[in-house]
Amino acid sequence: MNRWFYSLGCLGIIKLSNICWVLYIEKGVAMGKGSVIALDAVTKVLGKKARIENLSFLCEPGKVYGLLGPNGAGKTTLMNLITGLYRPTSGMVRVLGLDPVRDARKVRREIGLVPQETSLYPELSALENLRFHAALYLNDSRAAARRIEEVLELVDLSDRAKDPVGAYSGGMKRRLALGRAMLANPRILLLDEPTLGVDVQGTHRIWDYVRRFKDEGRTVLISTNVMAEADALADEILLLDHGRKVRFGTPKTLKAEAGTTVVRIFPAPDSRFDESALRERLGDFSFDGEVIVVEAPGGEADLARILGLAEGVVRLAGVELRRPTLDDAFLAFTGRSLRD
Ligand SMILES: Nc1ncnc2c1ncn2[C@@H]1O[C@H](COP(=O)(O)OP(=O)(O)OP(=O)(O)O)[C@@H](O)[C@H]1O
Repeated sequence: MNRWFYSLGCLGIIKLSNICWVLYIEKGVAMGKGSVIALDAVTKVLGKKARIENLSFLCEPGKVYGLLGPNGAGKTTLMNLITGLYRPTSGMVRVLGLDPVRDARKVRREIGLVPQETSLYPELSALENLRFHAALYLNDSRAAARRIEEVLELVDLSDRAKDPVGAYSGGMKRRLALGRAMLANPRILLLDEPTLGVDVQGTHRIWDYVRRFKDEGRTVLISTNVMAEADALADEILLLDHGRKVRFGTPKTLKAEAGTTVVRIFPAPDSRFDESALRERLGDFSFDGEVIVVEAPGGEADLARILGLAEGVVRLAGVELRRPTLDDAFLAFTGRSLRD
């Protein structure tokens, strides 16, 4: 009798573990479905600390995602989880429905990575750098030669292709690294601070490429601590701080959540004005002795009305329409500035 109960118990445990396994696999498949990158409750511990903590988010095709956070927020760690360089301590990562650690080869073929350190060979030319890289990834040498030409054109380096990379500017090196990432025509691009140390002109050039890649239906993840970059490029922004998701949303929503647009009125320095008369006209405003701040949710549309009402009561020295920025959003959500 005892044996009979024992067998039944074992069968029960086997059955239960099968059900759990099926559920686990189904969850994995469901997570990957329709999304290019999927993270579910991912934690990564490095040096005894969670550098990414309980992070979930999805990336769709044809969109740019900004990973925005201060130094040490966990942006590079997150990229390493996506490329399969790191195995999550817990949780699940899927790239095109695949596990980037188990299916590393397949996943890496679909990812073009531009790391913070461009790791180009300075004594080799752009052409040689690309040939070296192509030899590792592209089997057909004729197709590789054609692709190298296309890529050099894509990043506007055809005319400097034979110059040693050591003589390139920072912007040119970044463009070459971007071209190298594009060699295998990947569906996903991971750019780790792609404009760090690049001048304004070079930065705008790189932004143009990113927009083009997105229009081609690729998914682009850009890590940055430059809010203007995230604002200019990202469809969705993941605000990260201490490895945790602070917010995930469009730049517009994040800014709207952070506060409203205001008109800042600067009274002439030697002038005085009647605050209660102004309050009667404008309604609520704040004044710190230097600047009058009035909410203007309508933006420009409110500006003329507010100025019209203030005139006659205040002698104006200047006026400014100020919209909330991503920096304001970060400050509002974390209590500190991105630049701290
Ligand atoms: N291998 C490691 N062992 C221990 N700690 C690590 C390791 N790699 C990174 N860290 C720590 O994890 C945190 C997140 O680092 P990560 O490089 O992901 O940040 P980041 O947002 O990319 O910052 P940055 O912009 O400076 O590159 C940092 O505090 C870093 O010191």
